[in-house]
Amino acid sequence: MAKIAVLGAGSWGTALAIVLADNGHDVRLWAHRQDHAETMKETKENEKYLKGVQLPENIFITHKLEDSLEGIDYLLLAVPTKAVRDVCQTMKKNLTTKVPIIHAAKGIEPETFKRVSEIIEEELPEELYRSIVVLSGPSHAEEVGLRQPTTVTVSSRTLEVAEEVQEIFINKQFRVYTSPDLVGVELGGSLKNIIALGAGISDGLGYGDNAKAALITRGLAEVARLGTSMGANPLTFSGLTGIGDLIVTCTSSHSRNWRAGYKLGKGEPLQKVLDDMGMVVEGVRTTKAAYQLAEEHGIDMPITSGIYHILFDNENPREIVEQLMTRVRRHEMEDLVNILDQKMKD
Ligand SMILES: NC(=O)C1=CN([C@@H]2O[C@H](COP(=O)(O)OP(=O)(O)OC[C@H]3O[C@@H](n4cnc5c(N)ncnc54)[C@H](OP(=O)(O)O)[C@@H]3O)[C@@H](O)[C@H]2O)C=CC1
Ligand SMILES: O=C(CO)COP(=O)(O)O
Repeated sequence: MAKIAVLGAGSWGTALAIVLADNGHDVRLWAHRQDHAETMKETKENEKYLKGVQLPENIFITHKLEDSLEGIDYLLLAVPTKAVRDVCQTMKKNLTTKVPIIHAAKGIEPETFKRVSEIIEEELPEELYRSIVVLSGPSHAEEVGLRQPTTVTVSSRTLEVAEEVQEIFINKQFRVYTSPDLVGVELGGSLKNIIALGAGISDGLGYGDNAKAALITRGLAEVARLGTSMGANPLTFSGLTGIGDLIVTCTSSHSRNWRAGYKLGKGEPLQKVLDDMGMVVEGVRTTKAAYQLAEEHGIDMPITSGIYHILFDNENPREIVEQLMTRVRRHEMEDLVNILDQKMKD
């Protein structure tokens, strides 16, 4: 059995710590706030982030980073994207063994457009870790905590390490696949949050299932367009970390991105929505990153662009929907038509 540090005691860090503990591993869950760690120890529950789920005995809870990292075989980073740089900086001096770093964050940094594995690479010297692995897929912490059937994908530049990570997580409720497409797996999980905000807005406005299906389908098209231009394999977007995660996030009230969108659709201002949530809504920062990336590279992302204007320019969501519906008419498979046209010319 392995000794595994889980850094970040929010909903996802806690749910994944439970999966690892169920598999018999020695789990060290690190919360950066002492009071949070103490309360979890006392109540044997993470009341703030994963209410109603008892923490197994073999999860050691600490607020001391050095205690969580001592003698570990694997490190799981489960903090929001915004905190990844900070946590890497802090843990640098406490990493004594060279272990795989698994990350489970779903975001892109707005200022640099970096994916989380790139941020880790930038912050940690290569000699401090063995390989970086991303874990992503349709997986709400609330359901994972209740041991409900869930599937995810892990990806790393080294297949062997991805398979090791598959092995430590997999159990009969938590099925883990591997993928060689690190870029696609990271981007699918990050960009779907933008579309989930849109699905929530649409529901908040009172629109129905037709609009939701349109958002998911056309959303996937633009997510794949941007992702492919950033080096992802287009096929990855038809898998768990693409359409799979898009479906679960756009259709579930567990999703913080969907819930934030819903409130925006009901007319609440962004800052109030974020303050009331008390948990991370990754899609807001990722919308900024994707919008800027699309502008820079001339990639057509009308839904992302509309959501950007609702979030940051206070534009009226109903008017944005009208603009989307009255765009210039086009082929559904425009990219495919362009490829076929090109082939005919060749
Ligand atoms: N929840 C889910 O179902 C899933 C989430 N994810 C992804 O996992 C990542 C983490 O999300 P999630 O756990 O849901 O977020 P939550 O909002 O539930 O929790 C975030 C946790 O990170 C802690 N944190 C914030 N800043 C820092 C910091 N600088 N140093 C250390 N800890 C910090 C918070 O502590 P405190 O509040 O005490 O400051 C809190 O415990 C996100 O990228 C999310 O997209 C992926 C799949 C599923
Ligand atoms: O990524 C998730 C499920 O796969 C969680 O989504 P939210 O961050 O919107 O809650």
